[in-house]
Amino acid sequence: MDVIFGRNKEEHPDPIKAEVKGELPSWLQGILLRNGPGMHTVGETQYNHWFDGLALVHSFTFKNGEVSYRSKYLRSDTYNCNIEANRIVVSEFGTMAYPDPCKNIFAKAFCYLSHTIPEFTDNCLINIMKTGEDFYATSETNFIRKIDPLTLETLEKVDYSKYVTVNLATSHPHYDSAGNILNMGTSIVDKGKTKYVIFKIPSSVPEKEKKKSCLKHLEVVCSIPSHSLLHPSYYHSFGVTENYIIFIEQPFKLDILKMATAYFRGVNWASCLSFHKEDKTWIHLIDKKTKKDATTKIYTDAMVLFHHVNAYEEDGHVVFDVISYSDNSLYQMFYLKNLTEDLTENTKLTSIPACKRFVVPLGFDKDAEVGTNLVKLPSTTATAVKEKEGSIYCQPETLCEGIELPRINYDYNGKKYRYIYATEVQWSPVPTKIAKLDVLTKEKLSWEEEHCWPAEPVFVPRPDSKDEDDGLILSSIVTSDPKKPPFLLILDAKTFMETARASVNVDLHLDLHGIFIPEKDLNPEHE
Ligand SMILES: CC1=C(/C=C/C(C)=C/C=C/C(C)=C/C=O)C(C)(C)CCC1
Ligand SMILES: [Fe+2]
Repeated sequence: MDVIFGRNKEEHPDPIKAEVKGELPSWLQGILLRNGPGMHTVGETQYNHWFDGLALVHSFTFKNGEVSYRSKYLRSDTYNCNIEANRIVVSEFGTMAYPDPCKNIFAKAFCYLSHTIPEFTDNCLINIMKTGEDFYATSETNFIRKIDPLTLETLEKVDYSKYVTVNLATSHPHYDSAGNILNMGTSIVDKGKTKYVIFKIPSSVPEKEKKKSCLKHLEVVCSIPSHSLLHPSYYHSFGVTENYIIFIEQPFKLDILKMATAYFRGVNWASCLSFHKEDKTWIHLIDKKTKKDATTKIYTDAMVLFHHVNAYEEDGHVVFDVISYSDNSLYQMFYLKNLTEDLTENTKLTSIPACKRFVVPLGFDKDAEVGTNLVKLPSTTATAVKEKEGSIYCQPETLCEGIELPRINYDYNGKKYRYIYATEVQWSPVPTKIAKLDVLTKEKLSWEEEHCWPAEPVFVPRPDSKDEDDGLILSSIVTSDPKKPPFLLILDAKTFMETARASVNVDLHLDLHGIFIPEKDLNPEHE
């Protein structure tokens, strides 16, 4: 198992032609660009957690029925400092490291309480974000790194905090149909306040500023005060509908005082995060027009969630689907010491990922009696009960268990939708199947093959498609049998039958997230 999770992967910056079996449709032209950890050992030092690994960006390029593969380590300051020192000198989520005394890029890592927040890593290993014609590797700190989507070369380091006061930001932004970005981040103890800030990055810049980055035109939409100054919630994504932004303030929280002293105490960032199972999970519904949060207090039981699947409005309700857990065992499971020998023994999740549907009424009869279920949608068993002080207590409907890394046809983002594509996981971190869930009928189609570990499935719509599931699913498959080369799997999203596969003889890494860039979106200047 060590081989798959913790072993350093080689980069392949020059394109490698894949061997294609099956027929690739001629309209599939573009790049599947993905990100994830590829190196967990530097010199004699090792990261503790799988989420700490140095970002290895990789791509599958589809051109005229052929597929080629490339990969390249993100040349972040973190990567460069580590490689130069031949040891880990920059702290990551699960590993506290001590800077090389000769180098001072990260020397600020021991700021004092007055500026509580340390200089974070720019090892952007989680996702890829598109702003206008630019592409960035992203993580959850204030840094993102521009990359060239064709050569995978690392370009400038961008500090979100130069444009908006945030110390952290999600790596799951939303895009509207024009490509404008909506994202959110946390501003910690700034001017005596801790808040969640929602911001917009336009998809284009005024003509006269053509060479400038869209980030320069970032605008704050609104902010939501944190329930607690020193314990803001951790969040990995958020939801949007046509008129609302959904932010879940979960009782999985950062402890700012612990973070401020972590460096001196020699403990990692992960130890500054804790799940308060006795607390509530607050549901914030922000009206995009008024930029105000709902006046009613809306909550559900304690839970931990990373991924929102989708959300929409229906007959005066906001419906949102998430993958949630009943504790934070997911983060625990990804410690490399647990991912080595007996994987199934060490990595039993104490809570299984469950796809849950929440429904919140938008307007309701103010005279409704306490105890009334305010959800009037016949299609769901989710409830929202009016309570004594006028607050609303929500209980979800479970749509399905054992799925993670959800994706949808993005044309349906924020709209009523029917299909979720995801990896299937049971009680261990190893995904063994790709699933398609019909949220209407709860029927599930799946793809699996012996020794195959699929990555997050990405949906690519067929041009001019009418049906939501008319398109292809792309998923890179790592194999646990050394005799079987890894491949990119292409499934017909409707039937879940294999359309083609493109095998590459490389040591493919397990990754996290990515995007498909249709050829028309690739800047011709890059070509
Ligand atoms: C370095 C660092 C962080 C990194 C978090 C990471 C890297 C999270 C990855 C999460 C994933 C991949 C979840 C998948 O579902 C924090 C905690 C934001 C804050 C402190 C500094
Ligand atoms: Fe994620």
